[in-house]
Amino acid sequence: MSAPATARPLLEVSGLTLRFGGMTAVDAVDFAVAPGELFAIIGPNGAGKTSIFNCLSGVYRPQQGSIRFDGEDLRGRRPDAVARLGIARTFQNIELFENLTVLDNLMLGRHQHLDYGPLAGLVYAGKARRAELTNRRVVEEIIDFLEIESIRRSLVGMLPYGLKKRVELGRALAMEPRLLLLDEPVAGMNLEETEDMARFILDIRTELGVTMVMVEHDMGLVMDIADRVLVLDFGQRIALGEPAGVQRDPAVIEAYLGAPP
Ligand SMILES: Nc1ncnc2c1ncn2[C@@H]1O[C@H](COP(=O)(O)OP(=O)(O)OP(=O)(O)O)[C@@H](O)[C@H]1O
Repeated sequence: MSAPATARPLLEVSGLTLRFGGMTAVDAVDFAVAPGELFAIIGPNGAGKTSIFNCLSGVYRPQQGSIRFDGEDLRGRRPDAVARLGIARTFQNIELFENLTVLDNLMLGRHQHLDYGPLAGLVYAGKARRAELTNRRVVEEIIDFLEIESIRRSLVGMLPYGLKKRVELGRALAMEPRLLLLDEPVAGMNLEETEDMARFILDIRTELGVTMVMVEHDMGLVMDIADRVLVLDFGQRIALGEPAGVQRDPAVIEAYLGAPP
């Protein structure tokens, strides 16, 4: 189900350009994501997908263009400031604390919500305690939602890959984001793990109402679950639309299969 076209976009990217020396990784790219939408970015290797994610999350500073999130300009904001605005992300290579439990990793995901420092926490013990209880409640809801009760006390380093990816998703959800950036959420997963992850992504949208932008190479997954797809090639937008139309687009076919002989 597509989000209504009339809704004001939650994310608006226009003329986004990122260069590394003389190489243009992202070339004047425009797109907008509506509230509640599940938006995918695809393209061959080196097309600029991760570079766009890094611009959105404040890791890279684009030379040109604008990124607006709920009307706020994201340019020049550092990753922690972007996160505080309500944008969470998962990574291609899982970034969790392997020597901590699942529960502790999720609690660390709540740190964006702490509104007191460690010293203030001593002085305002009541406030700190209330915040801790809220954090705990949110984390318990996420554990329940992602069906990971049985591993809550397990060390992340001991978990199979598919479950680690699920815990990483949980860590991002612990921030209660308004926008979730998923960087290759099913990379390296087997079929069963991919199906589980697809179900959780769809549930995040319908049950939690979180808007998502997903970079993914698994074309079957993208075509199955995305509302709209942006296709990049050599940093440029070559198509944007609903999965069925994008799949038939000659420019997209050519980008993936190479120019016809
Ligand atoms: N830090 C960097 N320094 C120099 N060039 C970079 C840097 N990061 C990315 N690039 C280049 O920018 C282009 C786009 O890379 P990017 O990683 O965004 O592509 P991608 O679509 O995510 O690729 P993949 O599917 O392989 O992850 C590539 O040519 C890449 O080599």
